[in-house]
Amino acid sequence: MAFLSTSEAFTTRSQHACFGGVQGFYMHDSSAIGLPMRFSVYQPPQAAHGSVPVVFFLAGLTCTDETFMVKAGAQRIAAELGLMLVACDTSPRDIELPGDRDYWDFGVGAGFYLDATEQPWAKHYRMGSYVLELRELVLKHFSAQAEHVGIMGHSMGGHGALTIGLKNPALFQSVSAFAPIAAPSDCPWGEKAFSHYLGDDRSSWRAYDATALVEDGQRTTALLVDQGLDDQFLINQLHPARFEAACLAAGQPLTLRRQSGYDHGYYFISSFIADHLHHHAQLLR
Ligand SMILES: N[C@@H](CCC(=O)N[C@@H](CS)C(=O)NCC(=O)O)C(=O)O
Repeated sequence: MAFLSTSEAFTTRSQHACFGGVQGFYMHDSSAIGLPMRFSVYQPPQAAHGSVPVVFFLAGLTCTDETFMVKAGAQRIAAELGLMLVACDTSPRDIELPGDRDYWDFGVGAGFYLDATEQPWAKHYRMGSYVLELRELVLKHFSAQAEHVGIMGHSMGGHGALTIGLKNPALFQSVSAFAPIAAPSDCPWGEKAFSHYLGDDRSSWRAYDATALVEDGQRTTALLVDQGLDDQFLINQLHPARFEAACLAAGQPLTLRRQSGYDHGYYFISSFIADHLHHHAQLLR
């Protein structure tokens, strides 16, 4: 492997040759979180010869920095397109807070890509700032192009990708999502997370709600969203039609594809990951 990554900024957990590139798993001390955090990077073969565009993936509830790299089948296409892929964890893990392991949809594995303001979460549950910190780290220590950065995600991570993308169009030039929690202020997952992390004042939730952000004037590049129609969470949790209506009313370009027969899991993601990576490669070119 010609371009193993080592740096004082992070420690290497493991690196593996993969489609001519390198799949790596790393750990670093995060200043945003105040704890060690794990992340993973796929470097395509082209990164051995110069810097390449990079796409961040934010995973969903119960996932880790490894889930996407193991299950989505993204590396073969990323190697063809010359895209670097980065995945972060879904919450802090190196601390125990009261109640942080009582539910699979709140606390550990469920950081919701926001900066908590309520106790006991406010000190470490700062995944919104963390994504931007990891972006900086990757741009500094890997062969990635600062002006060609995309963001995508699944479910809770789709919510993260849409909200972070909408709020930071200068930092992320391409955005897409699989089955995003598209109106979290109005679904059980979002209401549980936001009331605990952000408090009861719903006006503070709008900064972390993709539909509300579009209603409030945030804009980004043309969006691609895929949604499986046999998704077990579609009716109660995801609300893509509300996001679609907000984008239509606001003139925010969105391609929302309703995929017949697909559920919420990684077989859905692996079926359409090529389309998403092509979407990013086209916008980042
Ligand atoms: N643990 C939950 C499911 C959680 C879940 O579906 N998580 C999604 C993200 S929201 C996921 O991608 N899980 C990991 C996987 O499918 O490998 C359950 O038992 O119903």
